[in-house]
Amino acid sequence: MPRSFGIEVQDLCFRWYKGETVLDGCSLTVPQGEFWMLLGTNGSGKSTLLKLLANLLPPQSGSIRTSPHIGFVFQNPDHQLVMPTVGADVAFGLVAEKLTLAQVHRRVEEALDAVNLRSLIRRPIYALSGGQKQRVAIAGAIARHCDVLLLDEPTALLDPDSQLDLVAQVQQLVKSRGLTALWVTHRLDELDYCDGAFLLEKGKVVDRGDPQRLKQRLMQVPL
Ligand SMILES: Nc1ncnc2c1ncn2[C@@H]1O[C@H](COP(=O)(O)OP(=O)(O)OP(=O)(O)O)[C@@H](O)[C@H]1O
Repeated sequence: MPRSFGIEVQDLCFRWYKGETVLDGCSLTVPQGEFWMLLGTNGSGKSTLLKLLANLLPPQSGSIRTSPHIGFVFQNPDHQLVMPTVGADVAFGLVAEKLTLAQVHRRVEEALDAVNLRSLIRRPIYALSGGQKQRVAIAGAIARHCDVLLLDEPTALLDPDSQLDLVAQVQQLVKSRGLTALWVTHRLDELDYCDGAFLLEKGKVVDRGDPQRLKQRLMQVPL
């Protein structure tokens, strides 16, 4: 399957109906096959930008060029896992594709292999850890053959060990499967795993590039 999409955003503007301007000429590019992070103060527009990228909100102006096959991972996995077991949840995302049962099984097993959860295929969702739930959400996107992953503070509810396991796993998936990923975070140690980072302030990208340089900048002047 061709994987030719990164993320290109040009001069994006968005404001809530009768509300404040959230994105104000926001531009950024995530090259195809790379893992970038998005940082910024509370309310700077990070989640809103992800929702625009996922086509969940329409911009007032500006342009977005990315894959139509986007996987979205929320901060709280309990807001997106809807079926009783791991396998059923990953399969649920394939309903619209009208696949045969055998094709669904293959896709689910392959996606769970990718996140090292195949052995838990029959496990009830309630019996998973927070990090395992996030990996089920990512497996859902892999099963649907998404080529772009948007992750909105996916480690916010995880303990430090699971946090670093998850970010390392996404880094490995991006590289091994040629995915493109944009990950929102407030945690500077996660910057060790990405190819590049953006800093958003008042709806504009005010810095971008080398994650270690941004890490140093933000250690001196925390968000
Ligand atoms: N549904 C909504 N209706 C109106 N305003 C909203 C809505 N959702 C968010 N906002 C406002 O849009 C602005 C940007 O919010 P957004 O959630 O994108 O920020 P953020 O950078 O992701 O913040 P955080 O780091 O706290 O998650 C905030 O002022 C917020 O109050």
